[in-house]
Amino acid sequence: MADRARRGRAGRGRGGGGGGGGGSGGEKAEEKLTMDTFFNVGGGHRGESSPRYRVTVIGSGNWGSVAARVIASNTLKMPNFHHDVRIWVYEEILPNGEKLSKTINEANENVKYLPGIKLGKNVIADPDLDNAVKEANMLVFVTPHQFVSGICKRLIGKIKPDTEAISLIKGMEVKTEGPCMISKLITDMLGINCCVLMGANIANEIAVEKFSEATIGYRQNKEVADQWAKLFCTPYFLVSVVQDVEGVELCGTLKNVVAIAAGLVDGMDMGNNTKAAIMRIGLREMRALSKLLFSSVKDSTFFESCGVADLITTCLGGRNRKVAEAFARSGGKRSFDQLEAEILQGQKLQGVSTAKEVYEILSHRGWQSMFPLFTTVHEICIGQLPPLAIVEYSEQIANISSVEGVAQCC
Ligand SMILES: NC(=O)c1ccc[n+]([C@@H]2O[C@H](COP(=O)([O-])OP(=O)(O)OC[C@H]3O[C@@H](n4cnc5c(N)ncnc54)[C@H](O)[C@@H]3O)[C@@H](O)[C@H]2O)c1
Ligand SMILES: O=P(O)(O)OC[C@H](O)CO
Repeated sequence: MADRARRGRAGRGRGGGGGGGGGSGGEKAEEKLTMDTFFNVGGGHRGESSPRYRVTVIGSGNWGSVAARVIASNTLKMPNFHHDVRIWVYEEILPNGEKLSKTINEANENVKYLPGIKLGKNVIADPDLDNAVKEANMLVFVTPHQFVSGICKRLIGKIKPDTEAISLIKGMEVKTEGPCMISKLITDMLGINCCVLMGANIANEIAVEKFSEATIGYRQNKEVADQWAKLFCTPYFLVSVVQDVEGVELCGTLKNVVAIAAGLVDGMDMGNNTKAAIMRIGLREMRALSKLLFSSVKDSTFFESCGVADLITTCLGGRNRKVAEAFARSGGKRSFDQLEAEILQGQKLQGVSTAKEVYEILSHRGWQSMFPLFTTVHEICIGQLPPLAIVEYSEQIANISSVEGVAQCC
């Protein structure tokens, strides 16, 4: 089961508690943070008086902006952290001719991706990626997944050697050798350890401090994961840690495909029972595929915030659901690209490209018939099947997704 970091209502406390486990003989990159860290009231690391840790958030979309706001509210209270949190901005010119980064710094608000919310005076927008990371030793990656590889290429040789990373990105890449989760891509390209944070986290709700939970997945070093949890935890945002980095990341990634299916059902006014059936079937396929890809994935992870809770919130209120609903209402005549641009105004969908990536994995391994929901979503997205296929195929989908079906594979 997950360990909940000591924070929030139940003892938002000091002391590097938690500890134990992990680490010995683990990956080199995971040895970097020690327990004399975040809540060290006495000051800096090993008796130093100046703060040791400096956080940069890479990505300033909807969730990136909220994540920076949450972190910045905490660095102000942590003596061994630099108060300022830099956020790398993919520069854009706003309709008034101003640069987005300049406006964020002047208004203390991301007027394009998170309008109406003050980020905190200690959030500093920086359009220069090299400059944004050069002093940082804690990097939070939170861009749409399709841009990560390009960003990492630009970061090679630019980051400090003792850097720790965490990815909030829901997505994966598919390489010739198979799927590559984003945290692995970051580790491989930059040689740094990377945890993940996923959960039922619709950014706009966390921005107004409505209660939410999240799950951090780590590979070996629990101390590092606990420290990340403390950096993110607030009374309205509770974070648990689990030793299942792939499980957590696959939950966050695959639920976006199920969200597309849920949106299609909404767009055809199929009702709540159908949507619940799609969510059940989707959860089963998420679990089955995750366990086929990584035998280490734990069943218990699917009961954390990153699992069933994220699936529910995404299928009720997410952007993937919303755009898929519009797609179905258009009878499949308008493309996802068109609808994404029109409805999301610059924000990005992850579900359509993830469905394609999942399809590539399934077709490469001959697994399509074992994952009819994932397969059907992709075929609808590319116009090969009509939106109605999501329910026309439901009998087949439900049968194969029963206990006797797909679950047999794991
Ligand atoms: N928004 C949410 O509620 C939410 C919640 C949890 C997780 N996530 C995940 O967080 C990740 C980031 O999503 P988001 O909501 O912060 O972003 P977003 O969809 O709101 O915004 C898109 C971002 O991409 C940037 N961008 C556009 N073109 C780019 C390019 N060529 N190179 C680099 N950046 C470019 C834009 O400037 C903008 O910052 C995604 O993986 C998403 O699934 C989002
Ligand atoms: O709006 P979506 O569909 O990208 O989902 C947002 C988050 O992932 C929900 O946790």
